[in-house]
Amino acid sequence: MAAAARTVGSGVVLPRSVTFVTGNAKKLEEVRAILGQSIPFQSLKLDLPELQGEPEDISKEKARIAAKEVNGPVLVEDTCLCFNALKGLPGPYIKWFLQKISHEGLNNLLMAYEDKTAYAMCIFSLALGPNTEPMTFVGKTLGRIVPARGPNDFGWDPIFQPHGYDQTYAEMPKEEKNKISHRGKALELVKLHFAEARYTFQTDSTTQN
Ligand SMILES: O=c1[nH]c(=O)c2ncn([C@@H]3O[C@H](COP(=O)(O)OP(=O)(O)OP(=O)(O)O)[C@@H](O)[C@H]3O)c2[nH]1
Ligand SMILES: [Mg+2]
Repeated sequence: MAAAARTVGSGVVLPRSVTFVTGNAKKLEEVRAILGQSIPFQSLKLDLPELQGEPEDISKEKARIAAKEVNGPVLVEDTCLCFNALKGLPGPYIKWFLQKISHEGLNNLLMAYEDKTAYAMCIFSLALGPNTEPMTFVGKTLGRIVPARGPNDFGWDPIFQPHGYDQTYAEMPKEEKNKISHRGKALELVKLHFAEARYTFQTDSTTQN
């Protein structure tokens, strides 16, 4: 079945609601909490292949692949943790650094530098269909890298302390993190876009979010 976005009058009609594609259950949990009922979406658990390169290109390419898989409108995101002393690395490769050297190793990477500042960045990409160029929405939160504190249930949350806070992301109540997080900020822009674009959906499929 064709899955192209089309324009009717002044609005864009999408063949169905947007599918948020991720292999990461914790991301999905936060996206659900932040979006609430503001944007109708369903989710699909898929570990998409990822390019090497600049964060925005990685995120956009994930969206292109996801839109082909789903054959419809998709939302994906790619998350980076960037150390200023390392000129933005590990950046999009944080997943592999975390898996291999964990929290202590990430702290040790900065041992030779006085500058422990870092930023968390989320780039959402929205592709309206398999043949549409993705749009991107970027959220950044500044902070610094500290020895791990707090529950260890999501990635590098225990070693990231946002500027202006005494707590790491992991120590904060979830709602507090979502209010100031890289993901929360990027999703505010996604929400704004949906509010302005006023998409309508051809089939009002039941949302699974
Ligand atoms: O402490 C954290 N707080 C966060 O807010 C957060 N967001 C993402 N991550 C982790 O950073 C890497 C990103 O890689 P990533 O964007 O490729 O994600 P992923 O491969 O897990 O999922 P996806 O690509 O299927 O969506 C992965 O290790 C994620 O677990 C976070 N860790
Ligand atoms: Mg990934």
